[in-house]
Amino acid sequence: MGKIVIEGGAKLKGKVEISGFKNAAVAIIPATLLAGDKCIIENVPLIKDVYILKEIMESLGAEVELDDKGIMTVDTSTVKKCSTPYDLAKKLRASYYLLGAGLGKFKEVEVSYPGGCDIGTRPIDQHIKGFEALGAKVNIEHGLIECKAEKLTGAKIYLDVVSVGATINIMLASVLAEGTTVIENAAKEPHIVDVANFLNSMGANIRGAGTDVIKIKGVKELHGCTYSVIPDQIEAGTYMIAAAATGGDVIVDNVIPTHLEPVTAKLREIGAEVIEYGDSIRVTANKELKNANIKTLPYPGFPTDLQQPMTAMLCKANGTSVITENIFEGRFKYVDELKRMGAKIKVEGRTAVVEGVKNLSGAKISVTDLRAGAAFIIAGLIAEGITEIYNIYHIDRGYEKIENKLMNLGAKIKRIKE
Ligand SMILES: CC(=O)N[C@H]1[C@@H](OP(=O)(O)OP(=O)(O)OC[C@H]2O[C@@H](n3ccc(=O)[nH]c3=O)[C@H](O)[C@@H]2O)O[C@H](CO)[C@@H](O)[C@@H]1O
Ligand SMILES: C=C(OP(=O)(O)O)C(=O)O
Repeated sequence: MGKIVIEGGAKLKGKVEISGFKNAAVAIIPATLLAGDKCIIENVPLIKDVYILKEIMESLGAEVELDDKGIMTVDTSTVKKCSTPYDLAKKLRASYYLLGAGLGKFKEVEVSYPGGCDIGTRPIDQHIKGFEALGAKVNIEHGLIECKAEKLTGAKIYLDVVSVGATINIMLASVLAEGTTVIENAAKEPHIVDVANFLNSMGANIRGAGTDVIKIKGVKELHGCTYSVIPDQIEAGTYMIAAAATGGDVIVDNVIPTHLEPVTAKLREIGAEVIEYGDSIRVTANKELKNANIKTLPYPGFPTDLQQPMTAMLCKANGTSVITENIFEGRFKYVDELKRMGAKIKVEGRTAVVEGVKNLSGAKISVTDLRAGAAFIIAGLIAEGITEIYNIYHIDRGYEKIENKLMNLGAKIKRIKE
């Protein structure tokens, strides 16, 4: 699997191109099942989660091609049923989108319990509540989730918690249902809007995505389309934080600045300069960074996925920061590894108190989940000496060519294959 080795101290400078959004692409790829036709998806990130989904789609009988520019062609006209094996489904959380897409298309679906980052419990009760409201029977046995329906009928579904996964899964299950489905207390994340736009490009009738009430008028059938995935706001945020943390000057290119407003606001608060252009953002930091308090919240709040990179940066800021994780109770597991580098962090329940230190020192550390990996890379970039990062498959799940992009910005980073 190899390791990533970083010699800390370089200030990042230059321009970095952001890839397509992982968390949108991993829903859009399963959504192609609904078309039963050929879809061309552009700006697909070249990451492990996408490669696994390609394998899953092929195992279902789809014809899938992915080129090195991120153009994926998926022909699902050859798929007759949706049954996903354990060994593939367990590799990523997003395999649960096959439930919504498979149920919507075939009225019958079977998917092994999904995997994904170990950041606390990741229940799917709201997804199931939605499927049942549409008329499906859901059976969970021996780690297998099975959903079946004679017929799917539109319904009004109020989500008890704001869930990105449940909002998307209910959209997928209801686009071909009879009548209108209304999702209330829906999540508003940019990936919800992207998936809705993709489904509408296939002929669906979804209105209100991006607000907390989404209306889906069922249509008889969908068709293939060409669609381009939005830029990855979390990858962009990671490079923005890395730029500020290293005292650098970086243009983060191919982004939608409004998606990054919570990050931009925090970076300005801690003393970085952030300038927004049409589709790029420049982050400059040339003075000592200040402490900040962060509370993760559903969009447009501060994203949970950037809590870990932000915490890594605040380890060296001047003063004490308080980080509150409101989405995933287990998203502080990585903190112990940061402590090995000299970070002063105290975790109590959902809160981490980070006391800024003068320096972090390079160490051997092991990645616990995807964004912890990004946090460790940032810690390695600002630490004195050499940091060796192990268990890097987590990073490859969600960041395209991360060491190349950082190297181009002047980081002393390399991947050593073992
Ligand atoms: C709101 C939020 O920030 N969602 C993030 C979450 O999406 P993801 O889709 O993984 O998680 P959800 O948005 O579904 O979960 C949000 C919250 O709702 C709870 N929950 C969820 C579903 C359910 O059926 N029952 C239930 O109780 C979860 O435990 C969590 O506390 O992780 C993704 C990957 O890190 C991020 O891209 C999303 O932005
Ligand atoms: C936790 C994440 O990924 P996943 O939900 O796919 O595990 C993430 O994108 O930060």
